[in-house]
Amino acid sequence: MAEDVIIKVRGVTIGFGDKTIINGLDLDVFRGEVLGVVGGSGTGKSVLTRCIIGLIPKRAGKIEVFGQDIDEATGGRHKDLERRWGVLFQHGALFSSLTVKQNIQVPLREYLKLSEPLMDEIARLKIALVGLRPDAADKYPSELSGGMIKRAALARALALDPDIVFLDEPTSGLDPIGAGEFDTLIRTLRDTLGLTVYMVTHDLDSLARICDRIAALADGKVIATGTMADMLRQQHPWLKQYFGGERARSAGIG
Ligand SMILES: Nc1ncnc2c1ncn2[C@@H]1O[C@H](COP(=O)(O)OP(=O)(O)OP(=O)(O)O)[C@@H](O)[C@H]1O
Repeated sequence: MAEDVIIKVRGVTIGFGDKTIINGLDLDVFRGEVLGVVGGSGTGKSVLTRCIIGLIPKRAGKIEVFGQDIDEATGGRHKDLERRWGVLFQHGALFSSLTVKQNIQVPLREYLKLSEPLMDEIARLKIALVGLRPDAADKYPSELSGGMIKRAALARALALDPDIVFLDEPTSGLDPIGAGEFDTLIRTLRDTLGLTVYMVTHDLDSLARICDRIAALADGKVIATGTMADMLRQQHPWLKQYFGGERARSAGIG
């Protein structure tokens, strides 16, 4: 059966000043998959993610999300697209002056007009969905552990019931147990909500544990896509080093 492509990136080039970071990159994201995006530090994983969600411009190429060319989706149509994705930025990035409940309600206030009791009910549901205790609702980010911050940020990313979530290094800064629990949560949400997950990660355990497919970035392009087994067969030096190194062996890969 043909895969349903919900993000289609073709020939995309992104740069800053005289530096080209992404250079003619192609990538497909399939509905319902957990896609792991890997690459060395500074290869442009975050830049590409931000470009897909319209936060930074591209110099060339085309990006379609849910069949819509993002350059043609201006104004209200872009807002409609934005409602269909949730984003968990690196380091969680909650608003420190807002409680967890208020953080989750930020996208609700931005995109919908709902009564306060309904917004409270949605926040309560999202808090439960990500495995936080109900009393987390009124806590500020400074009162939360790293793992709780990630969960709260995920709850905010899920506020609008998105089709796809973009996660930028969701397990960075978590201890191995916390990272494992977060991976399980992501997988469970994918299975129960039918989410598509686009996850930038350096975490080999996460890649092995929950990703259906991996896309590897190097030299401004996607140099390989496929399963972990496909990655292990690749001959590109970075891939050989990354997936065949000591850390990979200790993660039980290779
Ligand atoms: N707004 C910007 N202006 C200028 N250069 C930028 C900007 N944003 C990112 N860059 C540069 O683009 C390159 C890619 O950055 P990016 O954050 O996407 O890397 P990454 O692959 O996500 O790295 P890491 O794995 O370390 O998070 C880096 O050299 C970075 O300095």
